[in-house]
Amino acid sequence: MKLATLGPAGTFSEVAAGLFQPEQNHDIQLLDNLVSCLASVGRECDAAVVPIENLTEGFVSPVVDYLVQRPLRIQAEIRIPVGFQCLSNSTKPTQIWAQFVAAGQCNSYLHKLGLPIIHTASNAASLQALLAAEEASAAIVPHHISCPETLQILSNNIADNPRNETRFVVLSAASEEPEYRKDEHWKSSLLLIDDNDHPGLLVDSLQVFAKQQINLTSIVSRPAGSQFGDYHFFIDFDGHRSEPGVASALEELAAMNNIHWLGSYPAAEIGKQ
Ligand SMILES: O=C(O)C(=O)C[C@]1(C(=O)O)C=C[C@@H](O)C=C1
Repeated sequence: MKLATLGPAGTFSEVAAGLFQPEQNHDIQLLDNLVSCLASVGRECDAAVVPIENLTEGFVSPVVDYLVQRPLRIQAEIRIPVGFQCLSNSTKPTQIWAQFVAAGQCNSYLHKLGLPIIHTASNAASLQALLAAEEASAAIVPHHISCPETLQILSNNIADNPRNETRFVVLSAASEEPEYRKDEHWKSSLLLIDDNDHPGLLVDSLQVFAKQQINLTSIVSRPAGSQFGDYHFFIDFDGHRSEPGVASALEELAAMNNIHWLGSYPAAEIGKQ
């Protein structure tokens, strides 16, 4: 299978992609940005492995927003620990490269450093920019990358949260879902599309889950972009769609709202698929 993920080599996304069905030796394609990874699904690639949520920074908005436009199917989730170091080509850098999500996970370090931040599309791109730099510069780089000889480590363990972790999803265009095994812990995800705003839209929908004793694991709103006050909701919950409580909840929800079904998949443990 051809798996698209965020490159260049060295990203956390590449680490996560390597943990998906490692015995099957998938062909991992490293692309320049998250939207290219998502857009390649069902075209040049069979699936994409993309970050969806970070323990401290929350949801990765370009991924959630893409799913509103094109509801791909979640086949699996992968959780990995995420740590950072600051590398530099000088003891007195004047600027720092940081990936846009990573910067939000190293806020207090960046604040103390007080340097102008140049955002990049990936952590490996930050390192590449530093390696090519002529001016005194620094970059936030994943902890698993060894410091190249021409650089020095300015600081280690710079993430705000020492237990920092990111959750990735494997997305495909296929409608099949992983085979249901009763004794596993399953999760499911859907998008509630706000195209019929009315009082009680959210509370009525949440009550459907409560009535069936379904535990929600996350709920995040994204602006619909039409007018202030219109939001889509990305909802994760425990359970598989073939379980009777989940099946009735989905039926009831679909009768009330426009739902994009995103799939049922085994809940991940950290560092394993
Ligand atoms: O740049 C990388 O290394 C990535 O894989 C992307 C990404 C993300 O966008 O969330 C993945 C994990 C970390 O949360 C920081 C960056």
